[in-house]
Formats: sequence, C-alpha cells, structure tokens
Amino acid sequence: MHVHVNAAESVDGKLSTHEREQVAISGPEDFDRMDALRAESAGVLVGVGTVLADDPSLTVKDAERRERRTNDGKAPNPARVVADSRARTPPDAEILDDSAATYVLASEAADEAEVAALSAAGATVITAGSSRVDLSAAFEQLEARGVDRLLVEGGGELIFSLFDAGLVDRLTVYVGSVVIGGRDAPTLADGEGFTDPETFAALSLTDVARFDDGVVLTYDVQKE
Ligand SMILES: NC(=O)C1=CN([C@@H]2O[C@H](COP(=O)(O)OP(=O)(O)OC[C@H]3O[C@@H](n4cnc5c(N)ncnc54)[C@H](O)[C@@H]3O)[C@@H](O)[C@H]2O)C=CC1
Ligand SMILES: Nc1nc(O)c(N)c(N[C@@H]2O[C@H](COP(=O)(O)O)[C@@H](O)[C@H]2O)n1
Repeated sequence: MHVHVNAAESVDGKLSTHEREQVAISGPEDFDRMDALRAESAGVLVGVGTVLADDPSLTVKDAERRERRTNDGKAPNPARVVADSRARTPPDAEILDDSAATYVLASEAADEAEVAALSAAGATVITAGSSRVDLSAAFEQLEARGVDRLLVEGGGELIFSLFDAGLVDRLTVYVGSVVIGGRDAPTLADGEGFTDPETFAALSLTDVARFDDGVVLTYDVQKE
C-alpha cells in the first residue's frame, strides 16, 4: 500500500480551531492541488473525527479529472475510506452518497446494529483489530479489493497512528499564513505522541513550493 498524507495547517501547526470546526486554511490553488492528488489515488482515507466535524464528500471536484479517470478505466471518483473503530459514521454522511464506493474500517468493538446500518447505507465494512482499527491489517484487506494507493486527508489522531505504525510513504503539508492557536486545537499529529527521539518519524524534505499565500512542503518518509 502506498500512503500519502496531505493536510493543511496554520503556521502554529493547527488543522482547525479548538472547537474542531472546519476552517479553510488552503486557498483555491491548494484545494486544486489536493483535487489532483485525489484524482491520482485509488482511495481517500480520513478518520471518523473528520467525518463528524467536516462531513466531507471526498470526491474529485474537477469534471475533466473525473473524465480522465473514466477514460483510464477507473471509477470517476476514488473510493472513500473512513477509520471508524466503533462504527460511529452517521448513515446519512456525505461519504455514503452514491458518487463512489465507501469502505468503513471498524474494529471488533463496533456495535453490530451500527455496522448493519452502515452496510444498509451502502458501505463495505472491513473489520480489523479488537478495540481500535489495526491499520496494517485493514490496509491488506483494502489492497485485496484493489485499493492500493491511499491519500490520507486527516485528522491528527489518524495521522499520528499512521506514522506510529510506520505506514506513511509521503507527506505534503500546506502551511497557511495564519495563526489559529488553542492548546486543544487539533494538530498535524496528535495521538499519544512519541517520547524517545529514536522513534520520531524521520522525514526527508524533497520540495518547497509557494501556493496561494502559503507554502507546500513535500517530504519522503524515511523507513528502516
Ligand atoms: N486542515 C486540514 O487539512 C484538515 C483538518 N481536519 C480537522 O481535523 C479535526 C479532526 O481530527 P481528529 O479529531 O484528530 O480526528 P480524526 O479524523 O483523526 O479521527 C480520529 C478517530 O478515528 C478513529 N480511528 C480508528 N482507528 C484509528 C487508529 N488506528 N488511530 C487513530 N484513530 C483511529 C477513532 O475513532 C478516532 O477517534 C477536525 O477539526 C477537522 O476539521 C481534518 C482533515 C483535514
Ligand atoms: N487540504 C485542506 N485544506 C483545508 O484548508 C481544509 N480545511 C481541509 N480539510 C479537508 O478537506 C476535505 C474536504 O473535502 P470535500 O471538499 O468535502 O470533498 C476534507 O478531508 C476536510 O477535512 N483540507
């Protein structure tokens, strides 16, 4: 599985406000760059925290990009994938409309009735892990279904877990020219955090580019 994490943060590293409400940190050029990344992906992954906060659609917005995908024999939109240990995704969430396939990665702790409701709403539920989604195992099941290239859009809890599990290949971060602040505002990588410097995720900076009134930093992730 190739995993590319892309997100937008303020200069102080926040993904949104302390109220966890969606804010547009990117400008039009960066949203278009993100749309191009979606069009190149087999799946777009977010955590359920992002679904609950933002209710994103995760579709390719540009019609020409969707047409190119169709001409290449692909579905117009990549699959939508949500990491959702307890199957909390609302059955009327945007990611469950009929514009693309949707996978819910759940754990064995998910309530059977919630799983059934998501299946009835059109999702394919993949179970991996006892109390939290085992991301490596879930990715193996996605690959078996042809989803072999993931764009991860957030949020901070999920992104930290992916780094912690050594699953990230590439990171692009748009740094918008704004300060959001707030000790409880989500950051690019939340979770428990690393303690031993030996275990920090090591990155290699490969590009710096200006988009809108901010910069996009591109990193390859060093793997052992
Ligand atoms: N600026 C940006 O680029 C973006 C900002 N956001 C913002 O991020 C915030 C949401 O982020 P978070 O609250 O951190 O939620 P999140 O989107 O990272 O979801 C976390 C949830 O995912 C589930 N999960 C299942 N398996 C997991 C695993 N192995 N590791 C970690 N989580 C797992 C858990 O239920 C966990 O609570 C919102 O405020 C949203 O607006 C979200 C995406 C992009
Ligand atoms: N790249 C980026 N920049 C921002 O400023 C953002 N607020 C986000 N948020 C994420 O964008 C996605 C929206 O998807 P749809 O337009 O609904 O398809 C979603 O993943 C948000 O969390 N991203």
